[in-house]
Amino acid sequence: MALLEARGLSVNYGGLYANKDIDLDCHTGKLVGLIGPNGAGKTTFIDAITGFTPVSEGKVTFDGVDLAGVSPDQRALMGLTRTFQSLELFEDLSVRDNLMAAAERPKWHSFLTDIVMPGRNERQFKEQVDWALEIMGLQDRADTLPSDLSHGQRKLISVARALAAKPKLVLLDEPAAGLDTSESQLLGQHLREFLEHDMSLFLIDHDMGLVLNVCDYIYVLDFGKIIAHGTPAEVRADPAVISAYLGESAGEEQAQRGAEFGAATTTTEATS
Ligand SMILES: Nc1ncnc2c1ncn2[C@@H]1O[C@H](COP(=O)(O)OP(=O)(O)OP(=O)(O)O)[C@@H](O)[C@H]1O
Repeated sequence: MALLEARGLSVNYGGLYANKDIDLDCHTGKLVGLIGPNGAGKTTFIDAITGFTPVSEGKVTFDGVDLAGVSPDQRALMGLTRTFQSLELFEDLSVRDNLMAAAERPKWHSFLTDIVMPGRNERQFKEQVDWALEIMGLQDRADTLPSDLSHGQRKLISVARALAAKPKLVLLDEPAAGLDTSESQLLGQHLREFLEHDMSLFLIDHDMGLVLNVCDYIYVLDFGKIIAHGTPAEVRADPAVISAYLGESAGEEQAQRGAEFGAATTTTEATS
């Protein structure tokens, strides 16, 4: 059984199906991508999976649990979290404190451990935060204010903030928006490092060089429906994808960019 399973998932906004009959799996330790043109329904899918918008039809299970009626914060406690397109960093908090705020995952027994082991949580969170910053290569910026960082570094911090709590699955909504090619490549490398720590990632992004090269498995969405899925090589060669999304010339251009991006393609033969 996959960690996340969507079966026949539909989201209807006043008669418009933003998602229609979607079947999608995310397996533990894999990076799964979802691509599609503007308005295809990618963010709606993340909203539906994380409980930010109601599912009209279909079923979603996470770690074997049916998510019907489960609130977004309960899903986060189960280890299912997301990022948002906007950065939403706390500008008056240091980088470390931005991550500390997110790393705190309250548990029912935390009041007990706080009594018998005061400060335990803070130590634990600080370790997690330092771990996430180290993977992102930003440990030397821990005491910096977000306003003193470059746009690329701010994006890395916002992703690190979602990953610091070590959730089981993080859904990333366009983490590479506004990054240049080298920053995007760096982000991709860092994302794959997180997979080595019992985490799973789901990525939507318009940067095809990133998605085609770092994902193990990709789904393609068009007008709310999945029109193709497979390994990056399969998706890149799919005629329906080329005509609906990439376009003949874009396919060649992105494939070229993917080839330049290099080594990560060796990971792409695994299925999701
Ligand atoms: N809350 C909402 N109420 C009504 N319609 C919505 C809502 N959210 C999204 N939509 C519509 O659903 C469709 C899918 O939008 P969505 O934002 O999911 O697409 P997307 O693939 O993420 O687009 P982009 O790549 O531009 O971010 C669009 O037609 C959008 O206008």
